[in-house]
Amino acid sequence: MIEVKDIHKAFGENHVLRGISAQFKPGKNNLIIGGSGSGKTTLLKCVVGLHEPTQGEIFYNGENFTTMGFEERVPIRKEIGMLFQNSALFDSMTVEENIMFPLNLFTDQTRAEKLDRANFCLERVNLKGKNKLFPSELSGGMKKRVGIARAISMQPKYLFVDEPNSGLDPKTSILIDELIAELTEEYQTTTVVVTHDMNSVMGIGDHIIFLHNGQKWWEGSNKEIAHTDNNELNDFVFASKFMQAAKEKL
Ligand SMILES: Nc1ncnc2c1ncn2[C@@H]1O[C@H](COP(=O)(O)OP(=O)(O)OP(=O)(O)O)[C@@H](O)[C@H]1O
Repeated sequence: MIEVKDIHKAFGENHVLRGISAQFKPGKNNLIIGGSGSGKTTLLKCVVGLHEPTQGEIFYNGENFTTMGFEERVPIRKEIGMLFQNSALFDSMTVEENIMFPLNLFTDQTRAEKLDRANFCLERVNLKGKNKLFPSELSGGMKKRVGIARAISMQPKYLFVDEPNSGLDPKTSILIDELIAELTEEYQTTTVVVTHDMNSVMGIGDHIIFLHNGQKWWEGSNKEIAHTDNNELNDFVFASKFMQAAKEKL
């Protein structure tokens, strides 16, 4: 489990996060939603250690990540898989080399063992046999799947995903969401997803936190979101006429 306690983050005068506390549990798809600029990515970056919070603490299974030095964090970093917004694949490496990258960095496995693991991960994301392709030869959805294969290569306990649906058509988006949800269930990862996508919210949102003005404005599940009387959340989720009409039928 990950617990964040009273997280603040300021960039100069810009106080982006203003005291956020939340728990992210294993086997759950934990979604962070909110308007543009509400601090979703900043919160995710604080949790994985890419930003240091100005105030507050982050615990991984009860261990205080915030007070750890670089070396102390390494065992936790090894348990983290991350899919970045643009997939962040290395363009000069093949699909297989991209997936083996964390294994090269963090393990002393033989090349054959790493290849075995890369093949397993590729098969898991339905890209069997695509080993030798370069990122430039892949569609956006395939890139995301390679990014997911790389993120799970180290059998992570914690899976962080920033905007998995950006740039994807609705059908591919849903396939990526389903893959994330399946992996979360199968490996009981603590999964944290930053998203704008309402299909994702409704489809896989086991636990959702809604950020507004740098604070946690609402928290609940996809089943509860439809019946919320929180005005800001309602305005955010049911912004379009289509979603308002859908809500009335729920
Ligand atoms: N490295 C940084 N330096 C200075 N300001 C930053 C930095 N990163 C983020 N910010 C500021 O923090 C605020 C929140 O940004 P953040 O990317 O967390 O929002 P978001 O909710 O993820 O937005 P979006 O949905 O548009 O991606 C913005 O005002 C942004 O300018």
